Amino acid sequence: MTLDAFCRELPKVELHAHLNGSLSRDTMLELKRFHVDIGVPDKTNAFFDEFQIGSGDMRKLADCFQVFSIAHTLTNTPQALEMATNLTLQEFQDDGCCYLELRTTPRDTPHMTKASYIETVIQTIQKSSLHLTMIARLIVSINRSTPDKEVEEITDLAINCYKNYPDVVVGIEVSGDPTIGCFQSYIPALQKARAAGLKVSLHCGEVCNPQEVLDMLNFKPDRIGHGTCIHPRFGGTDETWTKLCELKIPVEVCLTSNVNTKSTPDYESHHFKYLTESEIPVIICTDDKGVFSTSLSQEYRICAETFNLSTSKLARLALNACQYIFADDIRKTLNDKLLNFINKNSL
Ligand SMILES: CNc1ncnc2c1ncn2[C@@H]1O[C@H](COP(=O)(O)O)[C@@H](O)[C@H]1O
Ligand SMILES: [Zn+2]
Repeated sequence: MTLDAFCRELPKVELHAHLNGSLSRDTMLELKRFHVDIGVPDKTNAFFDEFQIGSGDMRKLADCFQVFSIAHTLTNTPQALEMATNLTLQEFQDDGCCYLELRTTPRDTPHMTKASYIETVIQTIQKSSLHLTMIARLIVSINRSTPDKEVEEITDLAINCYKNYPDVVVGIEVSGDPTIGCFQSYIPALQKARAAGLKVSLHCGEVCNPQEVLDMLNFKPDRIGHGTCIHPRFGGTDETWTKLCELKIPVEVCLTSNVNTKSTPDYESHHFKYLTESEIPVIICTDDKGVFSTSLSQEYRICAETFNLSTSKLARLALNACQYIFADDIRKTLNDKLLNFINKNSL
């Protein structure tokens, strides 16, 4: 079996995927057709080339945040959002994903409130269990450019949804342009969410900001995203790195995202190797598979090729990821699934 085929066949766990960044070319075309059908003016000509920054002309992280508005124009009605969620779930399953924690930022549109936005995604995930074998859960995102008052509103919404749909909503996370906002201001909201039972993930160290990295690590999130600028070689300090090594907070590693946004110079020098050498748990994830034209199986393959990992090691990465999922009730099922695969293939 080729490495490519192995990576697709391996049952994988995706823990860091933003809904609107995950829309594939096919999904966007489908949504575009749907928008024309329902008479929404099509302002997204050439939308796709703009959206996908994966190949050729790579841009910086700062440019990346502008492209999400393209996806947002295509998911601004409940019907389109449902379609986008359904198609994206199906794509993750088709790529061999057996468990997905999808994340998205509730937003008001001319056709939806934040509450109806999040209800739509939740109900679509709930219904997906009828036709998908992949298990999906939801993490509610807070965007760093959200005003303080709305941060409170989104947190309360997340807590409410967690109470009403404990079978779907599992966590809360902070993402968005890391140069905007200040982590300290989100702490009261995150503490409230954590006290209510939600797990917390933070985009941490996507840009160089050692004080914020320390504040985030001291909050002891259940997982962090990226963790790029924590090692001194990438703009962290001895203190930030020592702290992460002490706490061993699992890191959602997004190789292609980091390389394409130039947060990391190239795959070879990615901090994946520093994390694994220091026995910090890593989970291979996609971040925005649409924007970066990637897939979870492709991220596993790139990881294997770059760091010379055997198929047995790859399978163990997928197995370890089960330990860090937010849905405690699913862990054993997933673990057994991965162990079965490992035994069946004598890995
Ligand atoms: C590339 N690295 C990244 N760093 C930080 N935040 C990111 C991100 N990629 C995506 N997002 C966050 O996800 C939103 C889009 O999905 P949703 O509308 O929530 O489904 C973006 O607006 C941004 O807030
Ligand atoms: Zn992200």
